[in-house]
Amino acid sequence: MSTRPALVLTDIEGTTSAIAFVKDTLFPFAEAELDAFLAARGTEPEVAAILAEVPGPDQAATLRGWMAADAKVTALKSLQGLIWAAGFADGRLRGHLWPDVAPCLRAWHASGVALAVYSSGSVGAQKLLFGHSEAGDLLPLFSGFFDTRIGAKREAAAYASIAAEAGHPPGDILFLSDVAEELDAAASSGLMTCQLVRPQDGTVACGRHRQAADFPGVARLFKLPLPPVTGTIAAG
Ligand SMILES: CSCCC(=O)C(=O)COP(=O)(O)O
Ligand SMILES: [Mg+2]
Repeated sequence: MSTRPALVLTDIEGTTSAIAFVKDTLFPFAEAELDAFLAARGTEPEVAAILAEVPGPDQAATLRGWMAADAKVTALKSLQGLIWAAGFADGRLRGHLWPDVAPCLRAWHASGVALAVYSSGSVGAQKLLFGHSEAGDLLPLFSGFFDTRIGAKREAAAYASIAAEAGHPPGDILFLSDVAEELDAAASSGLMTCQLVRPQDGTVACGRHRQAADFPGVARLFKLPLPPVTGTIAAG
């Protein structure tokens, strides 16, 4: 039987949000806006610092190559976050969340469980998605945001660093992800793990970790509260 975590650390793509939203909405948005963004803002210090990490005589081509390969390169992820910012600000983008996610996050936060995000998406992008989500502004629920600047998601050391920075023993942290290799790495550092196997995303259960089809399923496995039942009671 699992113990109740003090901190729930969640992945985004395939865990809180549809893989299709990231691949078919967010990534094409950044690709379409890339040239105009570089022309307009390429010399700004923040953007220039990111571009200094992008090799090649044709940096736009390098970035497009990384995009096509879905490479989890920190420079690309930082740039995508900056490009998405305009779309989230003017309403062209809104952060997708599976409908079961926000009610559980609210219930867990209300019960005193700390919440944090660990995604390949930049911290800036994570805040955009949860701040402009389909369920409203969820940023106040989270006490930590981590991206690949702390380490790659398939390396155990990243999870040890997150635990140290978050101030919780690894054994008190539950990591949620759809990707088996990320869960393997987290378990190697002593975190509790649960694979989100969402049929809508076509995720395949790896069999090496506890698994749930949604966040209420996670709650049942790890003694976390379930959200209050809403709806009307039919008159008798
Ligand atoms: C707004 S977060 C964008 C997600 C993203 O860029 C990505 O690569 C997804 O990675 P994850 O680690 O969340 O699976
Ligand atoms: Mg994922």
